[in-house]
Amino acid sequence: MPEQTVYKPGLDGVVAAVTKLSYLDVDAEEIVIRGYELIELAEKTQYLDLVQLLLRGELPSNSERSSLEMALRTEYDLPDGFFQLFKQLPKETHPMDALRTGISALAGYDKQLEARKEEEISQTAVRLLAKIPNVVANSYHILHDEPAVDPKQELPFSTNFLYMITGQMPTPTDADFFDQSLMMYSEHEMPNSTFTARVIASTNSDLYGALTGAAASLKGNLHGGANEAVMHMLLEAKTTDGFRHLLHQKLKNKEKIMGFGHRVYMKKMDPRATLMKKALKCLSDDKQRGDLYEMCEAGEQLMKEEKGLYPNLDYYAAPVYYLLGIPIDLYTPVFFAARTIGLCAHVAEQYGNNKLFRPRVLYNGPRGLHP
Ligand SMILES: CC(=O)SCCNC(=O)CCNC(=O)[C@H](O)C(C)(C)COP(=O)(O)OP(=O)(O)OC[C@H]1O[C@@H](n2cnc3c(N)ncnc32)[C@H](O)[C@@H]1OP(=O)(O)O
Ligand SMILES: O=C([O-])CC(=O)C(=O)O
Repeated sequence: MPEQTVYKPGLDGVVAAVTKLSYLDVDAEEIVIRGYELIELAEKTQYLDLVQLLLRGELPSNSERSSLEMALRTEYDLPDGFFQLFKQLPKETHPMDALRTGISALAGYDKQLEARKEEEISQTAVRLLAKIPNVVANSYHILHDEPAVDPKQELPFSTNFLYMITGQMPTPTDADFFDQSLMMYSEHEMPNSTFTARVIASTNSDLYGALTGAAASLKGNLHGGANEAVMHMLLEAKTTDGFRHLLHQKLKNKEKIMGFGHRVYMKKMDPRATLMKKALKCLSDDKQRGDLYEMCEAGEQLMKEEKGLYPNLDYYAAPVYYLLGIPIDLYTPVFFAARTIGLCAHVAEQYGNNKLFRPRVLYNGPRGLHP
């Protein structure tokens, strides 16, 4: 290998792409999405505005938003007989694996599978964005021997998604906080799953393959799987004192505490976690679950004092999803559904300016052996 070769374990700090999509400016505490700041977007706009921004490069006018909403509604349904796939899976299948399988299976139905141009990828992205919530909600229902919940065309996108998950019509407040959580999860520069999708796309493979790989990446508890792990921890602890005790125990055993730390934010609070903390405060007041908010705050405080670590988005999204009545096994699939738009935008960008990813190694095995 040439002498100037740099090896960074985990590609820590390595730049892997040039992008117009998003950037984490840690010093300014800003998550930049095509020039806008994510938290401000979440306070002033809705998930579908962000979808249009990522997909088309600009925030939509009212008529563009309506057109997008219509385009999504006509694509909510899954192909005839699609649920058979989930009926054949073992009941123990994690919904994230069912989702990964579902995305892969949808490829066979897409007439534009070979599309690589931006406009065609945008159309495929709309189809995926519309269908993935249906896959998430109904793979779960089928695996749990529950009746499937048909999408309601007349509902706004995120209200319909939450409705399909719970089978209950969400209150406007719940629907708003769910929409905001989808915005928080929509796009985040170059996490492992986005890198995975870009690596797959760089071989000229299709969007479904890129997203299938990204789903496998996102499942891991060092990434998207952490939101489920956080909720299990909170439920195991039961009370604020119990949570403090559990965290102390885990730290003593040198375990990683799910929902804390981040490769890019490192020792700063994830701005998305701050917004979800506010959402949790409102929801816990609304649902008389101040105890849950208190537990989370105590955990945040303890981790700051003991480890100098701060919450990432998953830490506060988990209790928000709990209060919205979302089954814990669906927290990571919901994260993926929200991230679908970011992933599609990255894949489109990769196709538009492609260079095959093919790094090298520092070989430290033996040489000169003979059979
Ligand atoms: C929306 C998302 O996907 S955000 C990520 C969600 N993932 C989690 O919440 C899982 C828990 N967090 C972690 O495991 C890590 O913070 C990661 C994987 C997110 C980032 O990790 P990296 O940048 O690779 O840092 P790394 O894991 O090497 O940690 C650096 C140091 O901080 C410690 N540390 C980091 N996160 C944690 C944590 N959550 N709990 C305890 N210690 C931690 C490590 O033990 C390590 O300490 P050491 O140097 O004494 O060995
Ligand atoms: O950026 C990361 O590495 C992980 C993350 O927070 C995300 O994907 O939202």
